[in-house]
Amino acid sequence: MSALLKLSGVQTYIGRYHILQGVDFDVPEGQTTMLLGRNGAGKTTTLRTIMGLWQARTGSISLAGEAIEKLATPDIAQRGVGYVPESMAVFSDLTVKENLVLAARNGPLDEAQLAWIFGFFPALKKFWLSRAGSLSGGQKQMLSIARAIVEPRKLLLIDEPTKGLAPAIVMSLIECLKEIKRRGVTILLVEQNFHAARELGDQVLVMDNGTIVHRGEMAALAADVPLQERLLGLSLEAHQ
Ligand SMILES: Nc1ncnc2c1ncn2[C@@H]1O[C@H](COP(=O)(O)OP(=O)(O)OP(=O)(O)O)[C@@H](O)[C@H]1O
Repeated sequence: MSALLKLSGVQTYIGRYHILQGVDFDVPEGQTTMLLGRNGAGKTTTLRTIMGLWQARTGSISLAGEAIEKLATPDIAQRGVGYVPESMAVFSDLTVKENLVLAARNGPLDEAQLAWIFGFFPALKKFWLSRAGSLSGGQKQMLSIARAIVEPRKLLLIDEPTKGLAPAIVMSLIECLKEIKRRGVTILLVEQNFHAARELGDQVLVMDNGTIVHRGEMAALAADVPLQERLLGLSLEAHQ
């Protein structure tokens, strides 16, 4: 399967801190790749570097074979990359509708875009004219993802979408993300919830200390408890 996204030797500094210390990986087209790792491993910095929010000092990043490491965020978005940051990207004082309209580059949403969004997130239809600030945490997360896919996307980068959500909401979010993948969107997903990672991931990358220390099939890592313990410090409770 061909790589939609490819990082080679990516090094990122934040101020004087050397955070990404040579990151190499491929994200295969049409699959969901999980980016796992302990706190502070460099997962968010990796997504932000792909989006051009931090500039890689060395190394290359390519999307469908085209170098993007020197592009600014809007240019990367224009090439079909959506980004859902860890702090949900919604405007609390605006309605659900206004949040989505603002996210659409080409003016008002047409019927096809509305059908596409409601197909994933039917709850948003019910709250269409409600202020985003009045939504629950799970509904806000869905709106945040909906904003990222309101335009057609090849690749979606999502940072810890299940963080702080109740188990039932996590389940429905997992179903939404599976549906997004079924519709042909490639996903790179940072996740701390191993259950969600196991449900969603085709491939897995594990980071530690600013580099990739493991890459492989998610199913293989899910079946190897000692490896999870070693790479992620997961205890048996994570599997219950
Ligand atoms: N703005 C910043 N200024 C200085 N250091 C930063 C900044 N942002 C991140 N870092 C540092 O970079 C390292 C990697 O952080 P990053 O947020 O990428 O890790 P992470 O794997 O996403 O962690 P978590 O799972 O806790 O979100 C950490 O040591 C962090 O303290």
